[in-house]
Amino acid sequence: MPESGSTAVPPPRADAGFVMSGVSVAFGGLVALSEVSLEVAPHQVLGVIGPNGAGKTTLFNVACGFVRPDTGTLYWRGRELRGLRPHRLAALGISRTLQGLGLFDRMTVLDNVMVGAHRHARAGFWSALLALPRGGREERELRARALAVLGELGVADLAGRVPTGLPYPVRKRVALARALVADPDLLLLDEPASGLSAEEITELGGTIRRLAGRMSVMLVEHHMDLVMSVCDHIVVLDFGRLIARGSPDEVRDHPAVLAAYLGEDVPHDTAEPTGGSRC
Ligand SMILES: Nc1ncnc2c1ncn2[C@@H]1O[C@H](COP(=O)(O)OP(=O)(O)OP(=O)(O)O)[C@@H](O)[C@H]1O
Repeated sequence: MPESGSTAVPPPRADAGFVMSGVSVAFGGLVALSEVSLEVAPHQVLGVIGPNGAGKTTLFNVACGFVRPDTGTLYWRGRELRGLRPHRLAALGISRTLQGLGLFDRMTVLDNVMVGAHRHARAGFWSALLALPRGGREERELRARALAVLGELGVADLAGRVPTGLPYPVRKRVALARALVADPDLLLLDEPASGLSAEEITELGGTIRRLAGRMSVMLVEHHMDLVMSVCDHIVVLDFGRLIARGSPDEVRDHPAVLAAYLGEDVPHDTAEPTGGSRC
């Protein structure tokens, strides 16, 4: 059911997914997040939406360990995540994609993806990163897995190319492949639809739903049609507060959500061939 307000939740069960409880962040005097609590349940796609400046990116950065909350607790599978740092995510079975894709321009697409696999193969990570001589079964398995993920996303034929010069939507797929090759249990996606055409967004929606069969997904996204079509559950932020949560249908018609969005212009991005509504 939709509900307003946000209160800390008790420590979750061991079979829970990713939980943020009572998270607050202030930048100087500006409160970016205020007592926000949410859960990404196993195999659930959780959408995080809200008008510009609502706190979505800050929330994402807390989940990734880029921003340390002033108050609040993160849990993963019932265990508290203390002092989460981005480099610890992979070992925890958590992967993320960022708006700035962070691909290495001088490495091939395949090597970029292999770098993401260090949860499984630390040696592979370093050899890929440092371009050291390769060999061995582990390296071959890693390469095969990277190619398989690239294939799943329809870009295996570009494995030998470098990202520079590839179209942005293709580079986004490579960045997603890099997040997936570690076989995460939780995938954090920051605006995956930005810069994609309507057709590509539809395809992305299918990919996200397919991924939910084997992992949980937290989707921070502006693109309303995508959020409404792929999310099992949605939380809505406004001025750093969680103002509503529920199914897509519940959230769509929630008065507080309507008020939050009607309070600002809805930008229609004419520079990009995006389909549907943005917010
Ligand atoms: N590093 C920072 N220093 C100071 N203020 C910040 C910082 N990061 C975010 N803010 C402020 O915190 C608030 C929340 O910002 P945030 O980027 O999390 O919102 P958002 O929902 O992602 O917005 P948008 O949809 O426009 O990207 C905003 O008022 C923003 O200006």
